Amino acid sequence: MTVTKEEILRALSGVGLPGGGDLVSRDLIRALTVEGGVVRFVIEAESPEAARALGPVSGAAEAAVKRLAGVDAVQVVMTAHGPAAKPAAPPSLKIGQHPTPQQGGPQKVSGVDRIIAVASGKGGVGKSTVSSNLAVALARQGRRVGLLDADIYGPSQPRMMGVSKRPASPDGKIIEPLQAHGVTMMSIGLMLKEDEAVIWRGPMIMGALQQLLGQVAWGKLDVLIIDLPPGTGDIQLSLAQRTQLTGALVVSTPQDVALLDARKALDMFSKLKVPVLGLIENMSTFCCPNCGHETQIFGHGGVKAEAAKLGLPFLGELPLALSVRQAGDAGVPIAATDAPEAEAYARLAKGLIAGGMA
Ligand SMILES: Nc1ncnc2c1ncn2[C@@H]1O[C@H](COP(=O)(O)OP(=O)(O)OP(=O)(O)O)[C@@H](O)[C@H]1O
Repeated sequence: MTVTKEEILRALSGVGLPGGGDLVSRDLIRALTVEGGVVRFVIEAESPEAARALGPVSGAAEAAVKRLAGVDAVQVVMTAHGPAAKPAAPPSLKIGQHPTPQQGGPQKVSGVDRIIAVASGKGGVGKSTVSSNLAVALARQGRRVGLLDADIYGPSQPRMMGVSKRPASPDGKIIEPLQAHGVTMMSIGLMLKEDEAVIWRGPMIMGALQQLLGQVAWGKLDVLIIDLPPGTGDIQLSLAQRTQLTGALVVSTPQDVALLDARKALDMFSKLKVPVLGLIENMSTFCCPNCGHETQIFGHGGVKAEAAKLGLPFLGELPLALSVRQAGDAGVPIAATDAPEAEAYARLAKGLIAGGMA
């Protein structure tokens, strides 16, 4: 049996790095070759100092690959200078086109068992933070997870998941997704020049979404999480009409104004006949990193009460924590770490798996 490059990369993505991330999510593997049972690759550090700091990682990488069936020998070279990163072939595929007509009602995405849309009535309530952390938490619990950043006007998943590489499309038809923290991911932000989408009109946006669902090689997934733009616009409408969704998660802060907006999102899903899997309260309680004192900055419990009123499941409270914001900005979602704040996301993931939703 010959080992595949995908199996090797999967094993290498389990090798953590000092400072967070892993060999694959931080894009350090170069020149990976397999000849019979012999695997060779280069770990390319950013500088000679970084290469020294990665010394123990080289041994761990070798051991991780050696454990794979079909591997007889592993040769790892650590370099700080090269070979230079081969830029991914720029996709000749043009993203953003008029959607093609579709026969019948909402359709499945090939190979994907469930699709969960993460929505919010207004911006800034933490929808992207919840999407990335939930995706990583589900992957840590053994699910095959995809994350599609469909927030066309403010794609934040590349930053939150720590990826910046432009995905390749060698044949101009299929887009190869990226891997980060055990999650297969794709963001509209990785395919566009800055500000390109801002001028798009409805049909272009719908075409782009259709391409991201249908032309990305998602592979076999237990669940695909879609990070939607805030509000109730073209993307939400197009997604619900064209794609079979398992359901939507609606994120809100406990504040009245956010809840009012959340109600608009809930109304929209009800009209579109998309089941709402539940409501999530983000920025629920602030825990001071210095003294541990808990403060309810935006109030507390409002989303749970609203869910009860509407007869919808309440899926949990996520704390407002400096570490959550810092982790998101650093490209290593808090759910990928062993910090106490990861717990709430692990619980959310566990609940969705137990309910057959992920
Ligand atoms: N629980 C939290 N604790 C601390 N900071 C948070 C939390 N949730 C979100 N944030 C921070 O708040 C900001 C907005 O979050 P995020 O981008 O996830 O919101 P959004 O609803 O997706 O916004 P957008 O309208 O841009 O789509 C980010 O800087 C994020 O790091």
